[in-house]
Amino acid sequence: MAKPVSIEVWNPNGKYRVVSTKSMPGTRWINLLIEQDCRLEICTEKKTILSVEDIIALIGDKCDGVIGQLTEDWGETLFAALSKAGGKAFSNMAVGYNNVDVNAANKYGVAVGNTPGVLTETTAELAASLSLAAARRIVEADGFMRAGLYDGWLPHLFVGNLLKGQTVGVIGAGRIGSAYARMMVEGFKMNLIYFDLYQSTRLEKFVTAYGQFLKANGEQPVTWKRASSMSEVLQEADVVNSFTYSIVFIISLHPVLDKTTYHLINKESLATMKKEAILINCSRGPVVDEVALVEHLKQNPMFRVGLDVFEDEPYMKPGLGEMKNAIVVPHIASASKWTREGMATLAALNVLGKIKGYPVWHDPNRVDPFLNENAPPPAASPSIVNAKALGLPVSKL
Ligand SMILES: NC(=O)C1=CN([C@@H]2O[C@H](COP(=O)(O)OP(=O)(O)OC[C@H]3O[C@@H](n4cnc5c(N)ncnc54)[C@H](O)[C@@H]3O)[C@@H](O)[C@H]2O)C=CC1
Ligand SMILES: O=C(O)C(=O)CO
Repeated sequence: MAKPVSIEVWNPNGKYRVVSTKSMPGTRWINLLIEQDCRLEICTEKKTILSVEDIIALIGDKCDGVIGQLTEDWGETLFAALSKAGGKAFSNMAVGYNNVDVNAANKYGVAVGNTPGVLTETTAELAASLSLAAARRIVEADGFMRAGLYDGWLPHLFVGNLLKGQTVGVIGAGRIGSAYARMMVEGFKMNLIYFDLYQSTRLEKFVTAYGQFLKANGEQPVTWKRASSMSEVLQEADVVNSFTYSIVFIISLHPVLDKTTYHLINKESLATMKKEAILINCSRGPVVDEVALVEHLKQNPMFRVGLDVFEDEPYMKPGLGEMKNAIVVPHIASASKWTREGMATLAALNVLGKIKGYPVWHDPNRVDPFLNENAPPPAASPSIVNAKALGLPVSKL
């Protein structure tokens, strides 16, 4: 028998039993569930990552839906347990769902939700923060200051790189990659090269229009290029810009994690990058071969990385934590109050929508109506990734 897991209960007499494996920010998500006759049980266990056994204990004998986290292994075992308990809905509180075996969910007829859109700008802003911190060596300089080593201004002290007029490379120009690209192009007047399986026409139009605006104002226009492969992006590092004395080349990773992007950045691809390049990863840790990265950082002290995600979270590969040319933060890219509360709302509404038999929202890229606190949300599940596979109806709104 599984060990019982501690919980907090809201609306004990609610008709539908919904479990959240973690407490989540805000109260709107709680209110939306209890107003719709749900009994909500929130896991209050102290440990950060729940095991499959813990979640099975939470699901129990009767459970209509679960809101879970990206740290959990949602595979065959959990979907079988949820289905046995009568559950028809699961939502990750995350846009990425590489921790979810969608085929297993399909097999048990369980709808799988995620939380797109609400975290796009917040995540892109963290990628931009890491880009600046790496280019200007902010973390190193902060450590130097706190260690009492600063004894006066010096011409060579923490000289970093100017971004203006340089090139930013984006791998995966979806929602977040495109938002990041726009920030770097508009904010710092960087040129753009991107690689994605699909053309990002909106992004291209944006950079073209901004380039025309700069030109009309007598400034150097920004440019864009769609690369035909990732290696074309990495090798663009060889382009020397005559405007500035230093060369910086930032590559930011924003693809989904799947078979095609696992270890996309590895020993071979790192070797093709410029020795002074900056690599940013706010996607998923396994997109980068972290062992190869540590070796590359050791061999190339001017190569810098900004990492929000790690291959074996919560751990770092040996040596990474000691590298001065690495900035590491604990998977906080979506951590703004508005975004985290919005993610909780979308996750709760994904589960509620399925329980109530609502259709699936027609456009997961436009979930704003669900986030308006002054109006009731639409009667739909905001984003169900396996809606098509399960043949779920789509909202006509
Ligand atoms: N660090 C963090 O806290 C966060 C991380 N993420 C990660 O970011 C990812 C992207 O999120 P969104 O932009 O909302 O998703 P999205 O689906 O809008 O964008 C992903 C893009 O990756 C592209 N892609 C897929 N395979 C590729 C390949 N082999 N090479 C190049 N591009 C490829 C897709 O065509 C798509 O345009 C999520 O799946 C998640 O893993 C998302 C939010 C926060
Ligand atoms: O949403 C995601 O995919 C995250 O990584 C956390 O925001």
